Amino acid sequence: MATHVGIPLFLPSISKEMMSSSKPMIVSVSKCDQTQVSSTMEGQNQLGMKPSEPEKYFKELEVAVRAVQMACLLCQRVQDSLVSKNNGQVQSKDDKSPVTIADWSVQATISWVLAESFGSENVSIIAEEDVQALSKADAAGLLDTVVKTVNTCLTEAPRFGLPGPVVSLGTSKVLKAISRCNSIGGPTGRFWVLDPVDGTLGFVRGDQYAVALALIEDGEVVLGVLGCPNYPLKKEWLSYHDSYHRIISKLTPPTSESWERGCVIYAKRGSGKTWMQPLLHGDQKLVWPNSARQIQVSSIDNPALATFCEPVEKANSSHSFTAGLAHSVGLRNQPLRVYSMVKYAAIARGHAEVFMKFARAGYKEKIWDHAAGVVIIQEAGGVVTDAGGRPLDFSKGIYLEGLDRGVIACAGAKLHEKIIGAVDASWNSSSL
Ligand SMILES: Nc1ncnc2c1ncn2[C@@H]1O[C@H](COP(=O)(O)OS(=O)(=O)O)[C@@H](OP(=O)(O)O)[C@H]1O
Ligand SMILES: [Mg+2]
Ligand SMILES: [Mg+2]
Ligand SMILES: [Mg+2]
Repeated sequence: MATHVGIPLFLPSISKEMMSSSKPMIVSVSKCDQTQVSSTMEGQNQLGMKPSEPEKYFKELEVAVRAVQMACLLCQRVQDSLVSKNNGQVQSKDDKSPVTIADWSVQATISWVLAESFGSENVSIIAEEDVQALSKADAAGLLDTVVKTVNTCLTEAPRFGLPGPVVSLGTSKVLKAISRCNSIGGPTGRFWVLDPVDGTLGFVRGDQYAVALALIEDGEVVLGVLGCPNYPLKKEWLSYHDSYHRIISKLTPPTSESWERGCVIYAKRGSGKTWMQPLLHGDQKLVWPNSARQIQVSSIDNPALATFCEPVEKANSSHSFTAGLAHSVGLRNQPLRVYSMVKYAAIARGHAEVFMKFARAGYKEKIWDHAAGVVIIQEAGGVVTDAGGRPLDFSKGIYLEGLDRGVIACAGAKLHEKIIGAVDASWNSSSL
């Protein structure tokens, strides 16, 4: 496993000129920096590409990683205030699922940063939230809080090497940034996919959640960035629920280093590498060089030693069906139930070996719940398919159309084959 400390990959700040260019950005580094790049990284940079190669998606990945880093900070502040002050800023959507000021604020912030960085005419985004609830007559207070949260976050843009607004964004700009994320996706062209807060239930419960951003081109996920602000220092802590916040503050010594909590994981399709960065803490500045290290899936292929993860909520995935599968393939460990795409992160980091999700019949999985996680696991050496063994299809709009029964992600092909076989053997007798 490689550890990259002090590798100059991204510019300390990106000029607007560079950002608005549609050509790949050629990064110039100092002579000293170049020496470091080649000696420390064996001729490859942090994106898994040779420094001299024209790096496709380099600029997109740089902006995406910075934006997700910044969004994680926004989320941490809102979660702290939700959990400690219990100030009731949780709304319920039509499908009864929760939504908070963090969901809208992250969507507005990332949408604004992408538009500012690449030019709004060049940016298509599919994202989970819309402005319906915020536009209601009785939602003025809520909208006001979202606008304030977005502006507080964007004030810190320079810290993350991102462009910030010259003057604070007004209400209409914030609403516009949210509502412009209305791309319909499809098989051709390029669009971003954003789940501003994945695992909102975990978020409001003070537990795990993720900020997930992916880039899709011609139906394929080409970049994935996953911010996991509560990813714990020790993998065992992933299984703590019930006031995770309280527990982590007791367990984490105040002197811990920056890897103590939270990470941003990212990968570029075809690079064969997945990377993890620490989150910024305190007043730290995201200045490259920064420390990022390569992560890989676990090498465990014996089901008896493997751990499988699945959604916390029974309503989101059948716990009884996965318990039967686990039994039949010989998975002996207790399931690791974790909110959000942190499950994908756990597989990519080698902290669990299997992820299974079998939603109730009729539920259609949305692309934003999977896109970033899929490429991150694949590039870390893992396998992700539907239960029929086919790749997830991101080319059919906002849903994973044609998904066969469920999603199965594994650290390796051997475990994957066993689970696919077990699904076939037990599906007909299941009530799904
Ligand atoms: N009924 C049902 N069935 C299946 N999936 C559903 C269902 N309802 C919601 N969702 C989507 O699940 C996302 C959260 O998935 P998780 O794996 O984190 O589930 S859980 O919260 O741990 O139970 C969650 O993402 P967020 O809305 O971003 O939190 C939803 O998109
Ligand atoms: Mg989600
Ligand atoms: Mg969400
Ligand atoms: Mg939601």
